[in-house]
Amino acid sequence: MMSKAITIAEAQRYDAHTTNEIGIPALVLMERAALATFNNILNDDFDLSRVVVVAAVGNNGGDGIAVARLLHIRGIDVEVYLLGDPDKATPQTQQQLKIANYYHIPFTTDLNHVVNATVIIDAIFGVGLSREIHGKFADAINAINAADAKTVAIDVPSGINADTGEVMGVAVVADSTVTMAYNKIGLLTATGKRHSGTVHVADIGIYAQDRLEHAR
Ligand SMILES: NC(=O)C1=CN([C@@H]2O[C@H](COP(=O)(O)OP(=O)(O)OC[C@H]3O[C@@H](n4cnc5c(N)ncnc54)[C@H](O)[C@@H]3O)[C@@H](O)[C@H]2O)[C@@H](O)CC1
Ligand SMILES: [K+]
Repeated sequence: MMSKAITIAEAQRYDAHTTNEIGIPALVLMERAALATFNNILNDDFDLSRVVVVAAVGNNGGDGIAVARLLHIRGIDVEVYLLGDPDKATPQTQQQLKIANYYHIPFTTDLNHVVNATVIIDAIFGVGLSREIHGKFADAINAINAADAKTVAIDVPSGINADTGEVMGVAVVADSTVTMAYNKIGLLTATGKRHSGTVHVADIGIYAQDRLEHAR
């Protein structure tokens, strides 16, 4: 299997090419990212009795809120712990919030629910992390790390700089990470590896070159 790791700039460039030049809508990519994460969670040997998705309002959060919806529809007990101002959410994440509202997916503001979860989905920051983490974002990451739960990070363990592997103040220590399209170079450093756990690279339809391969 080809293994390639990319930078944040490359991830952003390939994403933009796929949506702007090729024309695959961002919400389609988000749904594929969510389905890949959902399938990973179902296929792993997890206790799904209390799942909490910790999401911020960027597209990483949107991926997580979509995962919450897929789990909820499947009858799994899932709550969302939302960080940040929903009015500042990306258009895709606003749409995910609207869909979650339609399904009456429970939202919690109680960090104890994070600490007492059996599975935590980390959807706080992906490749958009741009500064040191403080305040309620840091509190949530500390709660995730204090929990006994299995933790699955979406794209990048939140707090890890996907280019350097550096901890931006505080970072999620995940059991596994479902990273989109390609691995990220920061996840290959010693610190990056320690925080990402087992890395699964998910094909969500984003490629460095337009991929045309015959099915085998
Ligand atoms: N763009 C695309 O085509 C796709 C993106 N996807 C997901 O989207 C992610 C990237 O989304 P975004 O670019 O929206 O970025 P993120 O969701 O990673 O984070 C950006 C948000 O976090 C805030 N932020 C950054 N550092 C912060 C800090 N230290 N404290 C508080 N807030 C902070 C930013 O202001 C912004 O609101 C990927 O990692 C992936 O999970 C997937 O949905 C697949 C497709
Ligand atoms: K994340």
